[in-house]
Amino acid sequence: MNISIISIGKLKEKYLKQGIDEYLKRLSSYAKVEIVELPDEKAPENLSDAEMLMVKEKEGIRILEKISEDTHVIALAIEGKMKSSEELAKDLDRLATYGKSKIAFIIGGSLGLSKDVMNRANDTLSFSKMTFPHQLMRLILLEQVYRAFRINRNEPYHK
Ligand SMILES: C[S@@+](CC[C@H](N)C(=O)[O-])C[C@H]1O[C@@H](n2cnc3c(N)ncnc32)[C@H](O)[C@@H]1O
Repeated sequence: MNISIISIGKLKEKYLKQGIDEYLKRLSSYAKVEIVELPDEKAPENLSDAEMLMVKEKEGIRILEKISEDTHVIALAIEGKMKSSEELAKDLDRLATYGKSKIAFIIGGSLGLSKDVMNRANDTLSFSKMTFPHQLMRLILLEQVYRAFRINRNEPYHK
């Protein structure tokens, strides 16, 4: 399985980078996982609604350019679907069974994801009603993808 984590904005925090590298290493036994980091648009506090929309649209174009037609897209969004770890594991297992070998998880920038990206998504995923910074979201997502593979292989993992 080829998994892309497409993310707007740079990963700056060293402690998160270390955690992400650790999960990428652990995941390498189960899947080919790549991080696609895309530049964000400047989004100062005082943007109008139209300007905010423009920021999301510009970032959205960058995201969509990185997704091939045969990719199953899962958009991370606060208002997306909440799932248990076992449900996410089942989703990944089902996708593999149906020959969907390319999966992209999308993490938005500070203003979230554009309508076009949400429309392209085959599924959505919410990690709660709380807002997480995009850098931390990467680490949490990788841990859950790793957990999903462990669950699917009946391998032990921390409950
Ligand atoms: C700082 S958040 C953006 C917050 C923005 N105000 C919004 O409502 O989307 C950056 C990105 O992290 C991801 N994210 C943050 N919290 C999340 C959550 N609880 N569930 C799923 N994704 C989340 C989303 O992809 C979001 O676009």
